[in-house]
Amino acid sequence: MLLQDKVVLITGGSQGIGAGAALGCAEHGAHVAINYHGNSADAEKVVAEVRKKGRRAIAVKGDVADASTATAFVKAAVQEFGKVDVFVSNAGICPFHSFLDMPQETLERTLKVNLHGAYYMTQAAANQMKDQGHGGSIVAISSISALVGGEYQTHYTPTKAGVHSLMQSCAIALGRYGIRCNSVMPGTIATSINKEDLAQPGKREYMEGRIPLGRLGRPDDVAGCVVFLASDLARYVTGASVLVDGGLFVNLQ
Ligand SMILES: NC(=O)C1=CN([C@@H]2O[C@H](COP(=O)(O)OP(=O)(O)OC[C@H]3O[C@@H](n4cnc5c(N)ncnc54)[C@H](OP(=O)(O)O)[C@@H]3O)[C@@H](O)[C@H]2O)C=CC1
Ligand SMILES: C[C@H](O)[C@@H]1OC(=O)[C@H](O)[C@@H]1O
Repeated sequence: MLLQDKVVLITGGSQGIGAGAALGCAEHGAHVAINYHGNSADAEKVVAEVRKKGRRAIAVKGDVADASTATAFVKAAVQEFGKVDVFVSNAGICPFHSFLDMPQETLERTLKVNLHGAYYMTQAAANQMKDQGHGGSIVAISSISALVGGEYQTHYTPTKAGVHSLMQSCAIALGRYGIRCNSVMPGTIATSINKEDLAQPGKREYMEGRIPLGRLGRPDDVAGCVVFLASDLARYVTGASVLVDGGLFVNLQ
């Protein structure tokens, strides 16, 4: 048990990587608060699964693009559990679109959810950890896309580079409080964010062929790394990033 009785907050915890992280943390003994945007049914399923593991859980609805969601989420978690030990900034969107005709509203919404949302949430969680006075761990779900481009992701990849950079700067700003900040960079993980993209003829097979481990990732592949960075095993790790991509990044030819 790497997170026994720790309180873990996760944005975008109703499905995909966030849900995987919630279950992974619960399996290691944590109580979990998840934020989600609109999918109450799936959020409640995650809460039920965590409770089945004998851990406590709550789900709090809110749009991370709105700064007030961050303080409300942290407040709700503290009311329920009394503290925040770990914060996982995960909520994100990737509406695939070509560059030359990118709608302004798609660009702005992606920046607001992925980058502003991560900023507000990290700030709210960090203030709570600082006030508690016993440190903490912040893990942001960045992406392999922080390091490489995507033709239909020109609005998205800068947000993932931004989230990675946010963790590096926060590692410096928060180190004096014993708060560690790291990012996880998943490769292609099969979730609803890329269901349509991977359904294009040949796309899934092409991606699988590029991955040395021979398969797309699953949310629980990412959860293991989140648990490690959240835990005391990573007590001297801050400002770091870990690729969880089956080897995709290093596979040039
Ligand atoms: N899948 C992949 O290949 C990769 C994903 N990532 C990153 O992982 C993160 C999670 O993605 P993934 O699990 O794949 O995506 P999913 O679409 O499966 O899940 C997205 C989650 O984010 C929530 N969410 C979306 N918008 C908001 C918002 N405005 N406010 C609050 N919550 C929101 C959703 O809530 P609801 O269900 O209520 O809509 C859902 O819980 C993202 O940051 C993504 O960039 C990084 C690398 C690879
Ligand atoms: C949504 C994409 O399939 C996924 O998102 C990322 O961040 C990865 O780089 C993949 O492109």
